[in-house]
Amino acid sequence: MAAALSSRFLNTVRSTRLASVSSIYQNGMMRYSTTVPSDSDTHDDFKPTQKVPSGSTDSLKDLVENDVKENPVMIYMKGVPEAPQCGFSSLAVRVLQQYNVPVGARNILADPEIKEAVKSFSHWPTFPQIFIKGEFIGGSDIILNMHKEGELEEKLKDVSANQKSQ
Ligand SMILES: N[C@@H](CCC(=O)N[C@@H](CS)C(=O)NCC(=O)O)C(=O)O
Ligand code: FES
Repeated sequence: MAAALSSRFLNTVRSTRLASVSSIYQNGMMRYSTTVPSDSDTHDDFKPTQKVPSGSTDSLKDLVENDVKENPVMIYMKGVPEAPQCGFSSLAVRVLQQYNVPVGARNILADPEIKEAVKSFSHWPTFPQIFIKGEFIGGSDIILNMHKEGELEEKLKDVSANQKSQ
């Protein structure tokens, strides 16, 4: 089931290195940029999100399980990394931008069924939701706090900059 799901659905996951650390620090400010022109791995991922077909609760749970297994960093958010549709999602993306790691993302506004599946998977009621190496981390408050405390750097240190998210 998981294998079938991955071929059927995973093209809806966007994966991108959100921005290079150097460009952020050179400019002395957080910059939102998802353009990675030289990265052929991510090129196709910027296609418009496809509608996830209706599925049973079980198959959508498998989908989420597969997402978080395949993507070392996975965010379920409102909007997409290059155009968040909520300040909380935007904040979480900007935090993740500080690390040169690939990030898989799904726009839960585009897929209400996925939204419900994610909530029941994590037992967390709000978005964004971030998973690292399969572990549910939390939302924007938690990720920002972990960033400030140095915990995020620790968690992400073995996530290679060149690792593919899918
Ligand atoms: N303090 C929260 C902020 C997230 C939040 O409150 N999200 C709300 C507004 S975007 C939400 O997802 N509500 C449920 C919904 O919109 O379905 C966090 O740390 O992530
Ligand atoms: S959509 Fe209104 S606070 Fe997130």
